[in-house]
Amino acid sequence: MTTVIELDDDGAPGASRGASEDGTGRGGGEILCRDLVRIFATDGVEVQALQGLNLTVEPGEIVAVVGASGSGKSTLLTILSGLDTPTGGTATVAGTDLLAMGPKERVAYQRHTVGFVWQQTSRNLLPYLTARENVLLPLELAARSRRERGARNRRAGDLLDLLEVADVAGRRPHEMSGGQQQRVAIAVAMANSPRVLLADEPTGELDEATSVEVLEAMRGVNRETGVTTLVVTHDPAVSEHVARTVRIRDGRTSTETLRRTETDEHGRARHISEEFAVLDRVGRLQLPEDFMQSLDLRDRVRLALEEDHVGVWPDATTRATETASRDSGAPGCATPGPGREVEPEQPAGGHDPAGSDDAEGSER
Ligand SMILES: Nc1ncnc2c1ncn2[C@@H]1O[C@H](COP(=O)(O)OP(=O)(O)OP(=O)(O)O)[C@@H](O)[C@H]1O
Repeated sequence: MTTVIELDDDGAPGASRGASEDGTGRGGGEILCRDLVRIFATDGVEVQALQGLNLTVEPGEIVAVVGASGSGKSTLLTILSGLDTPTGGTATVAGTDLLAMGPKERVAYQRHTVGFVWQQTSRNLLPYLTARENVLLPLELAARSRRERGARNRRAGDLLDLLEVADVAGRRPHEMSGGQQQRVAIAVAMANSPRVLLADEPTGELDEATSVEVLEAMRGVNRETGVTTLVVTHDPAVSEHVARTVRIRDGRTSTETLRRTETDEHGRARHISEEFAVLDRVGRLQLPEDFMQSLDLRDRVRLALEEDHVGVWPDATTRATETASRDSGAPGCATPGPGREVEPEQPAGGHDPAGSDDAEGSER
């Protein structure tokens, strides 16, 4: 794995699309979150679900959002879908400021600007309507579109074709497989041609093979229509199939993985995967957990600014104190004096991006 910590300024070394644009507010992303905070207060206890999250998704991009349970993924999606309001920060989707929406704008936003697919099929489709009727419903509710009945029928038919579920157009949800239901759900979400498609664990109730099919259907819709797509998932089969995966940790974006395919000199396709740490506007970043574990990085680390990189080392003074305390049984008795020189150990991450043969990325 190659890791490059990107700087936050325009034109900074190593800047590229992705992590570097987070938190800067530049780039005019279709989804733009800056310092997003969401605090829940229940029974006098406050939970900070989002703690200054920065995210930029460009028009037409498809991005997977991953993270441990409780990291804030669903909170983010609920805010982006207009169902919840953040406590602080800014969130703009397709030019709509989500903190400034009134009730009418909120309804219009949910009807026309964003489409959603939820994990539970029961939340996506009405059980007493057929697949075709489910797709027709948002078209009929959207007063603004005022399509003729014929045009609405054609639109529903085209979407069911695009999602390859035209053969189940006349069936109700309980007469379809889980994968078919989710593909119809994508057709419903796309009915009013939203600019942004949001999906929360859309493959959570499906087996692996069906998950890949549903993801492929989403990628197909993204390619055909250019709809900006954000998919929250636990499923590595989903996140590894998109060009960009954003990881959320403790309510903040921590790392991003960018994937691309290159053809080598022998005409063979190589899959390149690069992981980036996300640096926010004030210079905070989260080191990947496996880096911290492998070098036992905790509490504090030593930093060194080099010509073209920053080195991070375990704090040898803390380790020396701990070892001496353990050996003598007296806490802190062997603390080295201030300014004591400590030989740096191996740099965190174990590599120097600029000097590495693999600076371009790692092959999967
Ligand atoms: N309505 C709420 N009231 C109080 N706390 C909440 C509420 N919604 C979410 N939280 C808390 O906010 C944090 C983030 O929750 P969230 O559901 O966004 O996580 P997640 O990453 O989607 O988790 P999972 O993968 O398990 O769905 C958790 O600690 C959760 O308990």
